[in-house]
Amino acid sequence: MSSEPETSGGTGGVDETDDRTLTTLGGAGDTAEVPLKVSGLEKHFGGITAVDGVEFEIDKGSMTGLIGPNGAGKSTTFNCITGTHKPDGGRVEFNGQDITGLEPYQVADRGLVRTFQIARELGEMTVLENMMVAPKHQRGEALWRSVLPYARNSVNQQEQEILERAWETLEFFDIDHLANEYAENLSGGQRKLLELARALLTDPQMLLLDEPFAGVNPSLEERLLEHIHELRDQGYTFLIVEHDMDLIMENCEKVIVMHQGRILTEGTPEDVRNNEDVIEAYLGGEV
Ligand SMILES: Nc1ncnc2c1ncn2[C@@H]1O[C@H](COP(=O)(O)OP(=O)(O)OP(=O)(O)O)[C@@H](O)[C@H]1O
Repeated sequence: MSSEPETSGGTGGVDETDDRTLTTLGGAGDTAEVPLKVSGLEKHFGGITAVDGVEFEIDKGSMTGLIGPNGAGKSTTFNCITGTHKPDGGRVEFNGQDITGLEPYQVADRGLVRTFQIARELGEMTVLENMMVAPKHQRGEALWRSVLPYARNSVNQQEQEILERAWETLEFFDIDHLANEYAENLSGGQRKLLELARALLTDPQMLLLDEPFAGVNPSLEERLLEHIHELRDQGYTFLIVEHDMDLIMENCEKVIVMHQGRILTEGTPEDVRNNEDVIEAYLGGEV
C-alpha cells in the first residue's frame, strides 16, 4: 500500500532496549478521571444531520477507538470536540470545564489536542524546525519583550528549553536522526511520528488522532503503536478514529461505533465485534 522505503524506518542507531520517558515534557499532568464528556452533540450542514445527539465519556489513560462506516459522523464529531466546527447543540466537557464551541487554540490550551497533517508550508521546514514552531506559550511571540534586554535572555532561555524538549521528543520517537531532513521528504509513517511529536510539545493531556495509521507501512505502524501505548502508560489519554478495524480491535480497550450520526453501540472490542447492529451497519462486511 505504501511506497515507504523500509530503511527510512530505521532507528538511527538508537538502542532499542533504552526505556526513555519524556521527562522534560512533564507527562500528561493532572487529568480528571473522566477527562472528556460529550453529551447531546449535534451538527447539521444544511439539510444533512452529520452528528445527531452523540454522547460518550472517555476515561483517563485509556485508548478508545471511534469507528463507523463512511459518512457516519466521526470526523465531524472530532471537529466539534476540538473547535474546528461549532456544534449546533450539546455539550463538550474537558476536565470538568465546559469547552463547547471554543476556538481550536483554546481547546488545545486546555490540554485536548488533535494531531494535524503537516501543512504544505511546514514541509519546506526541517523536522527540527517543525518541532520548534509547535509549542504554545512561546515568549518569543510577544514582540515587545524582545526590545528589553532581560526579556531577550528570557526568550533565549525558553528557546533553549524548547530545543531540549524537541530533541528529547525526537529521540523518544526515534526520528532524531531525521532532524535536519525537510518534512516533505519524510515517508508517510515518519510524518505521522512527527505529527505526534509536535502534538506532544503542546503539553496535551488527551490526544485525538484522526487516521494515524493511514499510509503507514507495517514496520512503522508497529513503532507508532508502541509509542502510543508507552504514552498511554504514562497517563496520556487517546481517542482514535481509524478505518483499520483490526488495528482498533487489537489496541483499544473500548470501541465506540457511530452510524448515521449516532452512537450505535460502545463496549469492548469483543462486544462490538459480535454486535449484530454493527455488522449490519457495515452492510454485512467483515468486522
Ligand atoms: N463541511 C461539510 N459540509 C457539508 N456536509 C458535510 C461536511 N462535513 C461532513 N459532512 C457530511 O456529514 C456527514 C458525516 O461526515 P463525516 O466526515 O463526519 O463522517 P466520517 O464518519 O468521518 O466519514 P469518513 O469515514 O468517510 O471520513 C456526511 O454525510 C458528510 O457528507
